Amino acid sequence: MRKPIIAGNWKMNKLHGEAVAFIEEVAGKVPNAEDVETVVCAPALFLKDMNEAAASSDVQIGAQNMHQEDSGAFTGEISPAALADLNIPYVIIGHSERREMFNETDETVNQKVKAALNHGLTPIMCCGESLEQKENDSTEAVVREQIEKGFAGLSAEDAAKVVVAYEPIWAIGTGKSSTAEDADETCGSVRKALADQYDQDTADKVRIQYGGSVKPENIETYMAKEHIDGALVGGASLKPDAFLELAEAGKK
Ligand SMILES: O=C(CO)COP(=O)(O)O
Repeated sequence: MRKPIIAGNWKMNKLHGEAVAFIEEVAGKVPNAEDVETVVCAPALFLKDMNEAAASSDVQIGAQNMHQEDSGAFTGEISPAALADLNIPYVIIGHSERREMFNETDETVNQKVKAALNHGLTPIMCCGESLEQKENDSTEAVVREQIEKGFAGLSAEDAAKVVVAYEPIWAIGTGKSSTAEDADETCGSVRKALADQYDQDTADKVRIQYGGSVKPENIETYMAKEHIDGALVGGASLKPDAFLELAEAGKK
């Protein structure tokens, strides 16, 4: 049985005080981590204080990106070692906004996934097709290639630790969510790609989230699906009440 995981991706929103106050507000209210994992992925500047506010509660903290190297001349970047040093458990890797706006490729995503695992961080590796690719009926091929390249060189043991977030680009921040049926079909394709790359047992261990205009009103339709183990939520994760509703609905 895969444990559901609901993660908020705040993107470039909130100020430090708001971020810490959010965690203080939800810390005692999120569901038991035995039933569903809840994660808030926030701007790097806030992570240390948010992690302290989350200590001994069931909410966990994640970064939204990191560099693949441990240290070096990479102005403005944050290392996996620095995140691990702060005991940050999760990191989003290869979000479509980073692929589109910050030149991330399947190769850098692969290096970052490996670096995260080497430092004991759990990567939430994003994949998903553009509107044009969807209209060309190439969703499955696009996602398969992202998975194959993103997981290249990972052992089965490491692969099983990765969380995959399937986020169709056309559904992000647009209010146009994928139907639960389509999302499940593509999450099933992700699992099939992993079964082909590894084996069914490994593929069955990987948790796959759907992301793209998920909100309290529609999350249950996704969670009811076979291959969907959680959600990666942008806009609707910014308010404590909505986040708590999403977390509750995450219990399968
Ligand atoms: O990009 C997303 C999460 O990573 C999805 O964002 P929205 O939930 O705002 O569509």
